[in-house]
Amino acid sequence: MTTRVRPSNKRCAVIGGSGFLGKHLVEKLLDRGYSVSVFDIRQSYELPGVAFHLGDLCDKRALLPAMKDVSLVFHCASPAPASDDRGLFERVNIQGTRIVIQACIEAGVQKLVLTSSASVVFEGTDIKNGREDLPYAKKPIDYYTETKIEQEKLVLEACDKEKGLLTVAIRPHGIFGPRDPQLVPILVDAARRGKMKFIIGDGTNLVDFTFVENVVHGHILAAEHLRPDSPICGKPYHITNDEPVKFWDFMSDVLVGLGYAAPRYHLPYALVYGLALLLWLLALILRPLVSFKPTFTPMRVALAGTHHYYNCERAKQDLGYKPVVSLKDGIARTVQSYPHLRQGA
Ligand SMILES: NC(=O)C1=CN([C@@H]2O[C@H](COP(=O)(O)OP(=O)(O)OC[C@H]3O[C@@H](n4cnc5c(N)ncnc54)[C@H](OP(=O)(O)O)[C@@H]3O)[C@@H](O)[C@H]2O)C=CC1
Ligand SMILES: CC(C)=CCC[C@@H](C)[C@H]1CC[C@H]2C3=C(CC[C@]12C)[C@@]1(C)CCC(=O)C[C@@H]1CC3
Repeated sequence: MTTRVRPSNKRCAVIGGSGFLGKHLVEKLLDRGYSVSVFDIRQSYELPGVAFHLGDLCDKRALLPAMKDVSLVFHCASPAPASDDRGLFERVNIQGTRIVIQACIEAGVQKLVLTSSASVVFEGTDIKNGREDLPYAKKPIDYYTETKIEQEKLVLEACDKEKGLLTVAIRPHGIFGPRDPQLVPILVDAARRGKMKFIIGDGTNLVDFTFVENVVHGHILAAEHLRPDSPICGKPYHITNDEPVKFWDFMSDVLVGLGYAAPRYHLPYALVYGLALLLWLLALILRPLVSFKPTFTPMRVALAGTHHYYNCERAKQDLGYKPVVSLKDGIARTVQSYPHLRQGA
């Protein structure tokens, strides 16, 4: 007879735990007394109390050992949005998430917390104080977002009290903080190439940028509130800094903090969007002959020139969420953490 070990509710697995958000989440979970299995395609660090399992999440046999005796799984793995590889996004975010759900059921996991994205409702036009009940985007801005929508639906539909798997999705927006490999490095690269002189539009568009520790806090609150009788089962939750900021003020604060000049000259939004569209088409047509990746993609111009900020009242009410780090402190800590990206370094 085999005796099934009842998973301890302080044992969890983080799929994507080697990544930017994943590692911050792992560090906080350890602080809170959890023991953690990390499942990722790569190992980016070593920490006492963390067991690494390496593999592709599309491979259930590789995943299952990471879920052994685990009651709670965080799924925060995804290919980077910049890869723009439709096949890869579909394989990892859609088929892979189906496999993650099957593995959770087989391994007897009780709770699955997905890192989704607030962009699942964004179509490239203004969203002001958007709530979770906005419909999913019919025309998502890129393949990454298209597959994040399907991924979120799969995870929320898998919530089944009878089967014993409870699920919830966290929708962060514009995550930034120490060790982020995207936002600050892309910005500094653009500044070093002299491309950060211009403000797209009138510069008043408000956006959410969310400090990584607030996103981690939202995930852990969701996991700890996920019980069969709680209202959060099968629902998505916006997690933001709750301080929408002008996109260009945020960019300027980071640039000036790192010793670069803030953008000053305005360009009309429609003109830049049109140029970005032309460049994108040109890159598509010339792809068989030359490969180039424009800095100004239509998607980036839309992100830089429209309002996109979200209401996180539902997380406050159901999870007791409140940001733990203000935007000002988050920016200061982020800037300090990138000495190698400073002007002149
Ligand atoms: N950063 C942001 O602003 C936002 C992020 N999100 C979501 O948050 C989550 C975490 O994002 P972030 O930390 O920025 O991303 P990262 O790329 O830093 O982390 C993702 C991790 O998952 C790994 N991974 C990718 N594919 C697989 C696979 N097939 N099997 C196993 N592991 C895999 C990555 O490895 P490798 O690096 O080798 O690909 C990486 O270690 C993602 O789901 C993302 O969609 C949502 C909103 C905003
Ligand atoms: C809130 C949110 C979804 C943030 C996402 C982060 C990235 C999409 C941005 C990080 C750096 C940004 C950036 C631009 C667009 C959006 C980002 C990639 C530009 C390309 C916009 C046009 C410019 O003038 C240069 C910018 C460089 C930085």
